[in-house]
Amino acid sequence: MKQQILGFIGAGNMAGSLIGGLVSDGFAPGNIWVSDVDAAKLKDLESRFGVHTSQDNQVVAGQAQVVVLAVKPQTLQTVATGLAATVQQRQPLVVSIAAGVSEAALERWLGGKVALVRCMPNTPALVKTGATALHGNDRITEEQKSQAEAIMRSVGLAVWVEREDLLDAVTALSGSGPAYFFLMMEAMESAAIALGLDQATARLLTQQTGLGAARIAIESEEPPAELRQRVTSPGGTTERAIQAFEAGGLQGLVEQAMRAASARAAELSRQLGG
Ligand SMILES: NC(=O)C1=CN([C@@H]2O[C@H](COP(=O)(O)OP(=O)(O)OC[C@H]3O[C@@H](n4cnc5c(N)ncnc54)[C@H](O)[C@@H]3O)[C@@H](O)[C@H]2O)C=CC1
Ligand SMILES: O=C(O)[C@@H]1CCC=N1
Repeated sequence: MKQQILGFIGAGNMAGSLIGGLVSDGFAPGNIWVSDVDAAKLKDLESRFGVHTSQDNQVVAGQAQVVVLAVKPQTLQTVATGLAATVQQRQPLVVSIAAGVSEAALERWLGGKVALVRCMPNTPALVKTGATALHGNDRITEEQKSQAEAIMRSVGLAVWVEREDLLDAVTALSGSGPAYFFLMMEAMESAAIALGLDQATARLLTQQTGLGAARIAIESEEPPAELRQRVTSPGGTTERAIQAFEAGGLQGLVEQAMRAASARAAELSRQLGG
């Protein structure tokens, strides 16, 4: 993998995070090529990581063994159809990180048979704590599977799902999930201010509590329900708060929200080419 040429089409936030992760994992920047229509984005990645750049997508796709499609979903059809001839001729592994664009649409746009991995990453990839789910079509080899996984693992956790449609559930969970935690943090911070704390203190304590809870959950063998019980002294303060959450139907509300997100992911896939 480390000897191969890796090409990124699109030099935005996610591409920058993935390249940063790969370079800090020891992937040679000289083996990374990036294209974008925006020269400033390319200059930035060139100066931060020492990668090669071009404003021509063909230059990148024309030499990479692995091509990562990192443009916005709405731009992907134009970009992919523009690369079809090169991809059909060279048959690289194509990795798409675009939300809501199906493997069928990608294959169609790329002119037919292609080894393809579709991923759903999330924004914590920016700080190397991303969570990505991957799904590959039946044309990928074991080596290509490892290559795609290594790219996504360079910025966090990477797991495979067995069916492509499960990426809609993943989108509702880890793709959109950071926003749910931020919403909870917003609500906790506001409530703390209402209880008399100043904003800076409320924010700091909220942030550290989120970090601490996430670390315990990751490092412990116990399920979240058990960890919650440990905070909840009988007849104490947490119990009262949990009773209020339950009375407000928090669990049902979370399920409703995630079903809505998953349905929207499926709808977007249909709108973006089926
Ligand atoms: N940001 C997020 O939370 C997540 C993003 N993704 C996916 O990652 C992909 C990239 O997202 P971001 O990096 O956030 O977007 P971004 O907007 O930062 O980057 C996209 C880049 O594509 C470039 N571009 C536009 N047209 C182009 C063309 N014809 N040829 C080459 N480059 C072109 C733009 O100049 C821009 O630099 C999207 O498909 C998105 O669905 C997936 C999960 C989470
Ligand atoms: O909100 C969205 O549609 C995208 C997909 C997952 C995170 N952001």
